[in-house]
Amino acid sequence: MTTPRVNPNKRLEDQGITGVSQAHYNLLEPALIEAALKRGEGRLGLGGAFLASTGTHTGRSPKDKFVVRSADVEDKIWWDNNAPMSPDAFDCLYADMLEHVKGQEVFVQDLYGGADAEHRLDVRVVTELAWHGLFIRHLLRRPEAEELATFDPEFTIINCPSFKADPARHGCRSETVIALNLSRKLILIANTAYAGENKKSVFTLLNYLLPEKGIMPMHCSANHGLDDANDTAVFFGLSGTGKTTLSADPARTLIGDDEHGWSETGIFNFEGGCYAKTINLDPEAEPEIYATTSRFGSVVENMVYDPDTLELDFTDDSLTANTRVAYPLDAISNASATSLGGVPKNIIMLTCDAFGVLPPIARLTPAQAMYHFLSGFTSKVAGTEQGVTEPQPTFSTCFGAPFMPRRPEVYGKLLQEKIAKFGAECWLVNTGWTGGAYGTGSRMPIKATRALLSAALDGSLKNAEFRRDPNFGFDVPVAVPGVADVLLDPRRTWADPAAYDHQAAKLVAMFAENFAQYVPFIDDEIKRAAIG
Ligand SMILES: Nc1ncnc2c1ncn2[C@@H]1O[C@H](COP(=O)(O)OP(=O)(O)O)[C@@H](O)[C@H]1O
Ligand SMILES: C=C(OP(=O)(O)O)C(=O)O
Ligand SMILES: [Mn+2]
Repeated sequence: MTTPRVNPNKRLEDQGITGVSQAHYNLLEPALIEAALKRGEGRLGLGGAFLASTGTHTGRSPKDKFVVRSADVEDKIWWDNNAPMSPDAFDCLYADMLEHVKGQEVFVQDLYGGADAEHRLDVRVVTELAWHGLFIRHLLRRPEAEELATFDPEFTIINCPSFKADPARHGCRSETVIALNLSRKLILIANTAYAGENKKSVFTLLNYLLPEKGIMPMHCSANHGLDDANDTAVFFGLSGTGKTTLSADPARTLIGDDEHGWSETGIFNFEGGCYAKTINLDPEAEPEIYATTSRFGSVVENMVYDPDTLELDFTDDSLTANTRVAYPLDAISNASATSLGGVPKNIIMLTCDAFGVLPPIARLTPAQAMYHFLSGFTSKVAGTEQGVTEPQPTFSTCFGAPFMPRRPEVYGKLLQEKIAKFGAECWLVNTGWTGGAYGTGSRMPIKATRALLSAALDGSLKNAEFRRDPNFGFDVPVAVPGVADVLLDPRRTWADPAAYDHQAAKLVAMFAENFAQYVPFIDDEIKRAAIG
């Protein structure tokens, strides 16, 4: 006899979700693909990848994300950054969504977030789309088959792209809604089929839950030295800064590309898969990510393809610049089997500076690292958020403000304590523009960024000669093997150095203006590291 693939006491009706025509519990990849094809959700691509398009929503909808303002979370949430929803409005939304799924087929995946068994969070993801079930099966982590019979989800996510919310009735902003109810342990997602909402809502949840356990949740990718899990590096960065690209380094073991926790013993991936951008993906520079786009079960999202040959067009951004592929970590040959790493030896803070002002790498003191972590300066790139069509400068605290339910100081203090205790080296890496701002200059060559990172991670960069940057106060190497010297000094890459100085002064003023909000919460050392 085979063991049941769902806990017989935790069927949907036990959770109050009744009347669906069929609930498919924990289908495996082939069955999810079969179902998705039968339902006309997309096409089977080359190599057995699933090709999906999401219609209007091809990126996250941060403005439509809400946290339910109930008494028990009132003091814990950073309300300036998280739009509140009343418990009554949420209850109404929940009731209406449950009514909506009556008579429908739904797909249920029981999964968890957190590779560290001690800190894992069991979640049930109920989706209207079979391919969303496939996506989240890749992105989260899978319990052993025999664990399913006793699986007891702590949180439940219900995702219905065909449900349209009503702002008047549901207290939201548009027909699209992502509502987190931390007291009822429910997340509701409606009127968007962008798959990234599923994974980023679990991330938001972990960002809420883990600080109380002394764990630092991080919007970062991570890798470690081949055969050396103690040589761990983490790469913080908002969307588009290079977390996924730069962590996939053939010379290192990949731990994960987006979300990790830092406990007393080391770091752990929250996820079990990756979600890579495919726009202009270069098969020579990124052979492994490229190969996943024609791999059985991969989810290819919003890529344009030839309807006859199914050949993918990597250059076509007509649906969105945010074209993606989702795959499990084991699709990458040098991925870690455990998704664990030691405490970080190097902390890289990635920024994509579209002003072309910041140097491609700078060494940060712990106080400067805190300053940049709280500031979170970068440019949003086209596509990952609805409505962003060209680089847009932003200060996204903790390099992930849209996913941070608590106040920045909470994460800042955790990181500060961990850096002080374990003594990581910190670096700021600009993967954005060089030779001028966006429009004039060009994006930093990936080769140069990789060479700089290799030098930082193998320790050789420590021996380089450094100059103190007059605008930002951090130390910048003067020469690094494999990188043209001129690149290391952005002022020299601009045709007009005076224009550089002008833009740098403007950026310094932006940093200072933004940082004022954190001054009441920080110690003197960080105040001294402040810019401007
Ligand atoms: N110097 C660079 N470093 C990293 N990525 C770069 C660089 N130049 C261009 N890119 C491009 O920028 C994008 C970075 O995206 P990605 O790695 O998915 O970031 P994230 O995972 O942080 O969202 C990729 O499309 C990559 O090809
Ligand atoms: C999935 C996302 O993450 P990233 O772009 O950081 O890879 C996203 O922001 O929608
Ligand atoms: Mn990524």
